[in-house]
Amino acid sequence: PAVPAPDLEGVTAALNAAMANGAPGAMARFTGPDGVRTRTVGVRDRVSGEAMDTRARFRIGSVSKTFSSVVLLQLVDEGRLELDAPVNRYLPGLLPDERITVRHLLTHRSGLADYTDQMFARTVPGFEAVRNRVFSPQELVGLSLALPRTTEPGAAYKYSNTNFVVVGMLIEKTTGTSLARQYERRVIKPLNLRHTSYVHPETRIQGQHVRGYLHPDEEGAPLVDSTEQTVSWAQAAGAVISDPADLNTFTTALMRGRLLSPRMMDAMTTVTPTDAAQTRFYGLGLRRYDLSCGTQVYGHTGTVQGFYTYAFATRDGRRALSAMANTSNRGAVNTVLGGTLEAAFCGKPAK
Ligand SMILES: C[C@@H](NC(=O)[C@@H](C)NC(=O)CCCC[C@H](NC(=O)C[NH3+])C(=O)[O-])C(=O)O
Repeated sequence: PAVPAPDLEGVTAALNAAMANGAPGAMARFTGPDGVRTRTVGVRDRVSGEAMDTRARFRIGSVSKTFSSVVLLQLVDEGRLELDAPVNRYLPGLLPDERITVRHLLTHRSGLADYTDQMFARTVPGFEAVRNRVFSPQELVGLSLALPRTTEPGAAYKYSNTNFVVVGMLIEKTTGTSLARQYERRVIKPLNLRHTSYVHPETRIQGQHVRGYLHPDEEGAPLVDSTEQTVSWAQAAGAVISDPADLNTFTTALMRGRLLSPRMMDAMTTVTPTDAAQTRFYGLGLRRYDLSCGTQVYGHTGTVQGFYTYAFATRDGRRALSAMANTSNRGAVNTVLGGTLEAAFCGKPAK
């Protein structure tokens, strides 16, 4: 069936709105039946003035969660661990509640508190305190377990980075190798994602990249260049680096069934609502957005100091959009950047 052409003026308007709300720059890449369309606004580097460039890499934040979920679900497909088994069967003694299962982690229904709420309660001091730190995943889980659980296991959706730190531990324990190696072997190499990497705890972004700028909490305070950091506070929950082309390759390949069995794709895309309006949903390490034109898109959003990211595709994998603005701690920027989804997937609003 014919699909609406992307509204590229609408995409550009959303990117300009991101700048108007405080992003030094923004960009989007749409892949569809009529080929690739890219749009860029502003700068990727405020000092050099170099223009935003869709060939530049950046930190994708929680879009990493979908990479981690794919790796874990491949291990489930291979029978090496079970979705409804207790996490403690594979990581004995890690969690204080045997009822928390692998599936609870992937659906944010474990009840494990998110340590980043406290870690980044004060945005810049919190960031400066950890930007060069290297944490073990056990340390991060320890930070979470020092806080009260947020729900009984399975009872409710409550987003928490802790869940995917544990997913990373499950991947390393089950395979006996590093997370980086598993991303490489199971996703990056097979899809030839040449600008995607997991280099934790290296702080630099290799190759041509976007510099990210963090808004302090104090109105009017100067932006903080947050480009170099270990992202050790996030690891499997947020430390992957990629670029717009690789993200579209990843989401379309995922939706076309190139990474997981049909059975596992069904499990991954079985969602529950996360908002009252019931337009936002979460499956297994995967978000679903139901757009105004009825199109449902699957993928993930990302927020890491200096970078907001959206990476989504249609269920048939025929259309994909990735968008990024190089700032953070500015909710309005994140919201308007999300406007690229409606423009790209729903096209020009009917006259
Ligand atoms: C929400 C998003 N989650 C992620 O991408 C994960 C990796 N990021 C976070 O949990 C945000 C950490 C604080 C960011 C900081 N905020 C503060 O410091 C607030 N005081 C910032 O905005 O840079 C997602 O799933 O879409």
